[in-house]
Amino acid sequence: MWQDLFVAGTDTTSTTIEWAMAELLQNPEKLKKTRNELQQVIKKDEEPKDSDINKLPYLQAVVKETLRLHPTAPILVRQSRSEVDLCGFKVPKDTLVLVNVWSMGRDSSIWTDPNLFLPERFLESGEDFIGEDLGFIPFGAGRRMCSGVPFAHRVVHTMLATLLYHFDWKLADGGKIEDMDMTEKFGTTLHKVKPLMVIPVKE
Ligand code: HEM
Repeated sequence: MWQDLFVAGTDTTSTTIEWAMAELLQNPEKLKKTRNELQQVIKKDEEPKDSDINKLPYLQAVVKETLRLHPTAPILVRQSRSEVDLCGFKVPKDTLVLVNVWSMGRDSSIWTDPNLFLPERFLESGEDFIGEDLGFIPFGAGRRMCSGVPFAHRVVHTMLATLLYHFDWKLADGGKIEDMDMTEKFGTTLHKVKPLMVIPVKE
């Protein structure tokens, strides 16, 4: 069981942090907004703590927007236990059903400007990833939904807050942000084809 938790919890969490950093670097005004919020909420000489997360709505919106565009588990797998009628389609018993969470996140019938990184959309809608808003299920939904959500929530937000509160960031190869390669590699986990290589800049 510990091995299962380790496998399910490490790659997903680190990949989400990597995508969030990549999106913020590509969108400098969103990065600035996230850092400003952190600087207002976190007291000088203190480290971001999980009890601060509730006071950081913009950071929470950044994480949601990252998971919408780059859900680390892009495809969910289910098997029908009986024959069902799904939106007019007959699904026979024992059919393997693949739920494409990635394409749901980019569906223009659900999201305005689906390919843009706009954390603000979540400030307005208040949508959450707890499996109730079925257009946005990066942690799955139903009884097999991710059981690590509370832990993932703490780790992703506090890690990002720590990285962004203390430092500004620049690309390690000195390249231009506009030329950053954001290509996704599909697999059990949705990785960046080119891992993000960045250098912290202390202000
Ligand atoms: C950002 C981080 C994470 C994401 C995006 C994520 C996403 C997911 C998804 C999509 C599923 C499948 C849900 C379904 O089929 O409906 C899942 C399952 C699972 N996750 Fe996570 N996860 C994350 C972090 C974690 C962490 C930190 C842990 C544990 C410490 C964890 C433990 C599990 C376990 C045990 C399952 C299997 C649940 C079951 O089959 O009943 N996950 N996760």
